[in-house]
Amino acid sequence: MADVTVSGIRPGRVLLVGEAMALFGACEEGDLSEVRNFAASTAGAELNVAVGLKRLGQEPVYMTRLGCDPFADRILGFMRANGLDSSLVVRDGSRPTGFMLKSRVSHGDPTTFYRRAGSAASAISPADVQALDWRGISVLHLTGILPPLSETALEASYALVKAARERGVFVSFDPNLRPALWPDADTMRDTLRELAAQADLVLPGLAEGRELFGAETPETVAQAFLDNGARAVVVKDGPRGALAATGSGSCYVPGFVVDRVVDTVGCGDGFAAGVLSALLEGQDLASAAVRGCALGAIQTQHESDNEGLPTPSELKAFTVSHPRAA
Ligand SMILES: O=C(O)C(=O)C[C@H](O)[C@H](O)CO
Repeated sequence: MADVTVSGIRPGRVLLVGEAMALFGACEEGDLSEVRNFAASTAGAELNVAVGLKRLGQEPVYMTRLGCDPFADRILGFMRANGLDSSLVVRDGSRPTGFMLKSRVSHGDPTTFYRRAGSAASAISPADVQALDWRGISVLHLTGILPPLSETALEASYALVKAARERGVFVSFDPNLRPALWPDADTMRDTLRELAAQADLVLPGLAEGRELFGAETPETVAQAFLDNGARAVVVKDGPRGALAATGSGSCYVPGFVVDRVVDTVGCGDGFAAGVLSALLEGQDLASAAVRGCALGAIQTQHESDNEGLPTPSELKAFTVSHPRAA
């Protein structure tokens, strides 16, 4: 097997900063404007990754800003229920907590609608980064959702990467494209390419590679991110699997076969939690990619963005009972 070892990741805690939202998932299929019943839960890419890490035995550090409203109380209750420390959650009574709607579909990706402009999380700023205590943190996991939330959130994203690199903290980056949050496609592409260039590890999907670099295959997407400056890349290739690549080689790992996909939202976050937890346990990048595929596949079996994320025994039960893609 090609050498796909990633160096520079020390044991320690993963820092995540981002927006948590109330999520209303449609209970029946149909246009969001016509659905009558919604089930409430909690969303947010960085929070999803934090939950995934926690369930697998890691101690993530999660920072966000919430309003003083029932959505915020729901999110805090969810964090408590999942054993996540909320001491870095700042309450801001002058701004609302964001929320989103998600449609129910029997195939393809659900439609999402966001109400998050001017939210408490959009006020995340470099001052929040300055206030962070980096002791014990060995990984920063950043997504492409924080930067477009506001000017201050964009500055905070750059400040996070800078602070991490100055401290020798491993930087993991998931492009997580949210075109609706950006002023235009060029700004989105330029900013995300710049942030990805500073990452030790990038976790793009195939479509994100196409959007950011015009690359079409897992191999060309991985090469584009490596040429752009990343030290390692794991390209998510949907149910087929993932390609783990560094400057010294690459390895394609097949995904897990599931009977029926229920909901694709949150799979990428599960994937990130799988990869990072495995790397923190000392596994190589290819084995970490296999765990990423497993968590991604498990997430497709659940409507919630994070409730299906497995404990170690649930993960083991899944991997031994599901065949791998050909
Ligand atoms: O944070 C967002 O933009 C969301 O869409 C919330 C979701 O839980 C998350 O992103 C899924 O990856």
